[in-house]
Amino acid sequence: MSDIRQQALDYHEFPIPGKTAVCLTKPAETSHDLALAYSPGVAEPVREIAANPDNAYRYTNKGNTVAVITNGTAILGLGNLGPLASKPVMEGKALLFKHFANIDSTDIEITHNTPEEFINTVAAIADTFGGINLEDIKAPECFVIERELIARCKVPVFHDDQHGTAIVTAAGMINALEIQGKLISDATFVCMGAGAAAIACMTMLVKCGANRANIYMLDTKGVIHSGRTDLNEYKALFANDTDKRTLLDVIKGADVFLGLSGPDVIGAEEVALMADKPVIFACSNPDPEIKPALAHATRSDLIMGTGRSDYPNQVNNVLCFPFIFRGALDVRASCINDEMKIAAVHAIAALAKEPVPASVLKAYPNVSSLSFGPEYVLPKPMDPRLLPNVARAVAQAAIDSGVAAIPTLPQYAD
Ligand SMILES: O=C([O-])CC(=O)C(=O)O
Ligand SMILES: [Mg+2]
Repeated sequence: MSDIRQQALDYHEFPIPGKTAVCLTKPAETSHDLALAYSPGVAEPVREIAANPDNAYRYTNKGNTVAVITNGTAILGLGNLGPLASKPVMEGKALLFKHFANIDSTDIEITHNTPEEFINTVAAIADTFGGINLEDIKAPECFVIERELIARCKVPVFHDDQHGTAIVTAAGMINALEIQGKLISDATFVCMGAGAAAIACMTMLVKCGANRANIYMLDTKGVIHSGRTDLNEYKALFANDTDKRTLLDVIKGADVFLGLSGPDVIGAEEVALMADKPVIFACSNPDPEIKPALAHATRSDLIMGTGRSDYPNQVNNVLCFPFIFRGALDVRASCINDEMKIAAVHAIAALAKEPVPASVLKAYPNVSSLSFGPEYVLPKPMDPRLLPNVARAVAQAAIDSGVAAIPTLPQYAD
């Protein structure tokens, strides 16, 4: 572990600090180049955009640029460590946008006092970008922040920790339950955590067929039930009409444990109590709710996923956010709606059932084969087919649902 610590610090420090930089897409060698890039030539696109704002997509980098914006109040599973400390994560998201979907991305860390201040700041700069990816903003403020920004911004606004996580979780869950021979409509879910990702995941699973009465969500005070008077409006959506109160009460016979909380919150005792053929997605980053080795040592009939890249079944929003934005930008969608999100769920889930190309296997030297099954319920982030498959499905859904300004599907190289 200390080895990875030093490697990670060195990776970030050398050869130059940080993970991203700006590169130029036009020549700037001669005085003529400068006359075009800057004064006087630059005045021409200025006039064009002033006359018609859509020309910003034609003459600037707007259409391929996504801002990754945070206040650092819920950094991974590490907590509220402030805007500046979140910068490595936001640069990391920018790296992933660029590497996986060729989207140029800028990280923006905002210091603010009230949610209104944050909303006003983002709304004031939103026109600069083709899309806004909100990241690592704690609940419940993230809900009102996203809602207000969707209403005020002309470009898609997407809170990755809610919807990116929910889309990938739903895709993996649909596949894992299928492998375990269970119907999503019959499955009993225990969701540990009641923050942004938890509420979004369970909302998405309900849209994909889960039965709300079979969902037990827990916060730091235990089971969220209809007798509680301390629930915000978002948690209240998942108040179960039950007399079960504790994790032990609800884990008994549960088909699914979904962890979106913090490290090591369940142990062998809880895992042993789950139904036959359970599914455990322990998604707290970087340290899961239960270590895979412990879960597997406890029973052999489970399917296990985590948020990490160093175990099988990585349930991580990286499988979604680069590609959902690629599809949204390509047809200049005005928002990322439910139709687009559900199209992404099914495109990601379907890809896990396809034979895996050799190029993907090469990126994972420790695995000899990958095929649909308990150790492979989701495609790998390195899978080059994610880009065409997910972006195409999302772009098509945007067109079909009437939110695309460009009504034709781009050519995606398979
Ligand atoms: O960055 C990751 O690995 C996933 C994520 O968004 C988070 O945990 O907040
Ligand atoms: Mg995040």
